[in-house]
Amino acid sequence: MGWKNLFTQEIAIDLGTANTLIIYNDKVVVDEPSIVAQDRATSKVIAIGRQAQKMHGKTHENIKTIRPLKDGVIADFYAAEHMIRGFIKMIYSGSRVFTPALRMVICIPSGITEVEKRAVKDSAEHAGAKEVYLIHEPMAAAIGIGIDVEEPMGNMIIDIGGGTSEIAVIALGGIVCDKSIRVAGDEFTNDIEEYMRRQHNILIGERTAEKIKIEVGAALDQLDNPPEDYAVRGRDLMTGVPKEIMVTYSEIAHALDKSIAKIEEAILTALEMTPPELSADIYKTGIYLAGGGSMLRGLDKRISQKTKLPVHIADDPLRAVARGTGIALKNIDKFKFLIRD
Ligand SMILES: Nc1ncnc2c1ncn2[C@@H]1O[C@H](COP(=O)(O)OP(=O)(O)OP(=O)(O)O)[C@@H](O)[C@H]1O
Repeated sequence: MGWKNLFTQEIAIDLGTANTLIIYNDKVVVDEPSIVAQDRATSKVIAIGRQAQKMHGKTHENIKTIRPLKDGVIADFYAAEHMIRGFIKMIYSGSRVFTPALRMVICIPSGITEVEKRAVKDSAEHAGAKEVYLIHEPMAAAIGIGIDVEEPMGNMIIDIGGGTSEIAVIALGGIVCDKSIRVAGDEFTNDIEEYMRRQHNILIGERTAEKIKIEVGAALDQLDNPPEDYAVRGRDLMTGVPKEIMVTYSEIAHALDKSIAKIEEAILTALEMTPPELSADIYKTGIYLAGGGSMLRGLDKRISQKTKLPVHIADDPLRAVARGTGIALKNIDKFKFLIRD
């Protein structure tokens, strides 16, 4: 290990609305939900990540759980800073006497404003970063998928995360056109909560709704490999008593239909904005999907039916952006599209 490595360490952060991943020495060393538990009276952060998630929806009046990011951007600066600091500490887990200077690459949604960008940089700097580079999420996803982003070839990437769906056409190391909408996995979860309340008179929490989405969520009401019906437990709105009901994937497909239609609409808009030479490339290569939301059953097929284009889901879609951010970290000098200031 050289002196440079001893005093400066490089990490890549996929700071997401739902999950935060940190890559250090080419490995994912942190993969935790982006959530913080705070003492209401003292504002002290008492838990972060998985530990805080266990408390989510089950807290008493002295504790609150916060998701510091909303729609892909920092909504609570104090909580975000503590969360980043805590996750960075997990890398060293007490094995170091001093904290090294940190060089970080962090990904950001492509539709982010200057103020929102500043908030990410400031949080990282307060958490110990000396040098911060930002990369747009679809670019990171493309790199993580294994696409040569610097080639004179158009590729369409759709990153469906927790807070945002980012649709981008990438060529020659840049984003040629993009469309970012604040409809993604979290909105699907809300739709399910709302549907269960309206349709079945049952009140469920966010964690249960997310579980339903993962176990029986679907984008189409007819699937080739349908999941089994799922038992949902919650509170009966009429009687106030806990109850259990069975839900089918077709019902969930119905509940998610409107949100998925919004994503489809955004994809069509992005395709319309694409310059013709790049359209020709995309016709050949198809569309690449990444992000946890892309794991919804049948979503690739539904997008393919709508666009008449082949759709490919990234390997390990939840980690594609982090992988790409990690590769960007190793190419800081080469990748001109990283944002420095
Ligand atoms: N098997 C699955 N089926 C459907 N959705 C899933 C599945 N697994 C995870 N998700 C959803 O994926 C979303 C998280 O994805 P991801 O980690 O890519 O987002 P993020 O990077 O945190 O968010 P953003 O990019 O918007 O900031 C959550 O809404 C989660 O519920």
